[in-house]
Amino acid sequence: MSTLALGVRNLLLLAHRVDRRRLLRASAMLAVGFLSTPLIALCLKSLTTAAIRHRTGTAVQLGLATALLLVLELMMNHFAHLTYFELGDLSEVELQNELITLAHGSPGLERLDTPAYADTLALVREELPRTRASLEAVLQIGGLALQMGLTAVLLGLLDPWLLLLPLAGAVPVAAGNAAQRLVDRAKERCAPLVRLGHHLLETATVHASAKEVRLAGADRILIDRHLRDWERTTAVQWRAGASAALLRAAGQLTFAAAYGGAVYLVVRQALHGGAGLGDVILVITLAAQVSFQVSTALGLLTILQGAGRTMERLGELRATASVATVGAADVPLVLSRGIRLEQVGFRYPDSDRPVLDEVTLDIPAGTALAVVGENGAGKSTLVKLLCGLYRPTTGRILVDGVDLADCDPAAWQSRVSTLFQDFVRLELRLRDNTGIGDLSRINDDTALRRAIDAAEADPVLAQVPGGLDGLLGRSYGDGAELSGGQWQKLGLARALLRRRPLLLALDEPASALDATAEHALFTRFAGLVAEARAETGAVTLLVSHRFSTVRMADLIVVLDHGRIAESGSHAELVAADGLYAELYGLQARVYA
Ligand SMILES: Nc1ncnc2c1ncn2[C@@H]1O[C@H](COP(=O)(O)OP(=O)(O)OP(=O)(O)O)[C@@H](O)[C@H]1O
Repeated sequence: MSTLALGVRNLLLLAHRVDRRRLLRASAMLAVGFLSTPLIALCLKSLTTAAIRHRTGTAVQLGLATALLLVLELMMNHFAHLTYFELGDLSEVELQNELITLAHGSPGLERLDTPAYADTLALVREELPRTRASLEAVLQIGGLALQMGLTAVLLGLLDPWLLLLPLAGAVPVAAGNAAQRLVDRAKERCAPLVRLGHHLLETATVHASAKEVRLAGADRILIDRHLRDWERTTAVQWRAGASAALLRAAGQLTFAAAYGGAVYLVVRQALHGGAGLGDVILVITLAAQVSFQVSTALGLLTILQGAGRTMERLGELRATASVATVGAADVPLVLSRGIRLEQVGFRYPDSDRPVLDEVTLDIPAGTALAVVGENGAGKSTLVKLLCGLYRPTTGRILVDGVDLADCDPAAWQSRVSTLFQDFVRLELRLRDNTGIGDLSRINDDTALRRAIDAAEADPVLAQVPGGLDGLLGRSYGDGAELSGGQWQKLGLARALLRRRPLLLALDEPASALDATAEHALFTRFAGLVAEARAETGAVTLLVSHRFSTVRMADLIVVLDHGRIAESGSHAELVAADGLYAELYGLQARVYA
């Protein structure tokens, strides 16, 4: 199926699914409006003939009919617009929901890290706001097809040669399609640079990053880089645009020649007595309408070609989502043996550099594990693998002897509580921000308050006007602005809301906290570890650069370039006098 046909078909199916009645009503109104236009030409022909023959009564009736048709032509389009306006918005929301589902349609995050997938996703996201205009174009093109059909019949009845006029209209349409393909291909080639441009613009203008940019005086660098990238994308798109404009102009010139020929033909017939003045009026009016129809069709087809590309891209996203297979092994209710990593290796998609390499580690049930290592050593990646967000490239992760790859990732993830280093700042109600940690408890005020207390975030709750139902952040509304540490405490509350986790993973949970808050957090943390251990034999994993905290763990793992350099208790590692002892000694000396 061609791109264009795919766009039309999918948009119609979507609108039909969203609101069949509105679709039918809008289509009927548009059909009446569009068919009125060639009928006006027919009335004008008869009106001219009646006037020449001095048939006043008939001429008046035809004048009234022409006026009525003119009203229908103008009003029907207007009323149809009111009807399909909402239909377009509903269709857009439906596609947005599907896009969100697709982005989360695979068990892991690998697809989101694949550049080609990320590009397609970004393009569809950018194009979705055009759904309403695309649906409007589908309905208009349907009405236009009826109009062009009636115009062709009227012209053909007058002289079959005049049928060449609508046919000539197909030339600019074909040229327009080819031109649009050129533009689309250029756009796809530029997609990564355009995304970079948006990122640079956001970095320079968004409140969170603007202050660093200002202080560093980096705005000039960002502007230069932005300009350079835009110049490169503009050059590619300008070349494609110029070729497309030439193609379109060639098509339109062909039609202009056919238009001149049609008028010449009927005027010549009139001069030789083969046609009346009414016929000349009919052809001139219809030929002008054909010209308008063709240019309208060109505009609409351009929109539909774009909509077709969006549907193709959506199809690509759907295709990758459907290949994911989900394991059927049960996730244990409680941990009795623990978690074992066997020769685990990992590379991010489209990267040939291993981030983790031959990591073998036994984490007995109930262990408080700390992972330390230099920046980029692979600590956060290890957390993400343990959360089932990525599958190991080699080796396996066993939970009480069950391979995580054989389990449904969603089932495992429902037993995992995590605070990521780059935790989300959800600018909704405080209830939502914390409640997404365990959606079944989003309206359980007691559970929410308990998690907030456990994360030492009760002062934040007290500060937010409206409490649990108060809005956070200023990006979309007049919510409470929180400090970095306050956001982090709420992130921790989110992680602590989940009941009976088997894995509680905290990646740098105190990076934004002050010393008092950090101390309070880790005093609580020891209690949490004991609680989780007693309840489910859960493993608690802490990633931290602060050795004063790390030393409390039962088992400490030192990662170095994706490999385990050392592991053991604090006392064992200090006694071993290796990398851990060196890093610990460095920090201890600084504090001393
Ligand atoms: N989504 C990704 N795609 C490709 N490479 C990635 C991705 N995330 C991380 N990496 C790479 O993996 C390596 C390990 O990153 P990771 O975040 O696991 O390190 P880390 O030990 O947690 O570092 P830090 O202490 O700075 O938080 C880094 O070199 C990083 O560039």
